[in-house]
Amino acid sequence: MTDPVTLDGEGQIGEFDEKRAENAVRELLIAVGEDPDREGLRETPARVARAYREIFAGLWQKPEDVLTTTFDLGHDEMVLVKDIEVLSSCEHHLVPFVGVAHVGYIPSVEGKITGLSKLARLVDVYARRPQVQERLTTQIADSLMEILEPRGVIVVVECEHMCMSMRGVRKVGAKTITSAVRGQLRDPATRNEAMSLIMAR
Ligand SMILES: Nc1nc2c(ncn2[C@@H]2O[C@H](COP(=O)(O)OP(=O)(O)OP(=O)(O)O)[C@@H](O)[C@H]2O)c(=O)[nH]1
Ligand SMILES: [Zn+2]
Repeated sequence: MTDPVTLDGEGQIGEFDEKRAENAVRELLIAVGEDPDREGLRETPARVARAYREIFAGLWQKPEDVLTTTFDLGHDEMVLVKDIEVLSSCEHHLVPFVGVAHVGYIPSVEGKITGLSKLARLVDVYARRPQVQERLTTQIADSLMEILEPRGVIVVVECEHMCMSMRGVRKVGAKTITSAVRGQLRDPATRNEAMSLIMAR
């Protein structure tokens, strides 16, 4: 297990306490009027605890753990990976929000680039935490800027929030789109080029 990650000055995250998570799920089942000792539910608290260890695994990862492979290819044009699956959890309701992320950057003058899969891994580092979509989007952009030192970054995230469909306002299909744009990608022409590539189906 790696060291706990500090999240935006919100403090140290403690070690994942599987027993505590298990007890909490058992309590929740009792609170909703279920019998956690009936046969079908007997293993559920332990299963849910293991599931949350996986769902929130990003709390134990840092972006530099995944943006490991960098090459100096001298490529100084835009690199864009579209439609990266996002499976995250709304920090307000602890239900999923799901969709896609599009991540693009213009490499540094030296042409420092990373492996394409690493961009998808980076999305997972931040998605696998209790999140809001805006923070997910800016964390991906800011960590790329910091580690690859590119000339520009664009991140667009499109998600459906289960807290808006399975409960509450109950609007199935509403999509939230967030973006974070840094450096040269803020220039209107470059930004438009990136956006037209992102929107093209
Ligand atoms: N900005 C933002 N809001 C989010 C995100 N995920 C969930 N929310 C919103 O967080 C808000 C929480 O509002 P509250 O009024 O405290 O909670 P609530 O009573 O459950 O709200 P309703 O969902 O309207 O029933 C809701 O409006 C959610 O839609 C997100 O990623 N970004
Ligand atoms: Zn929510």
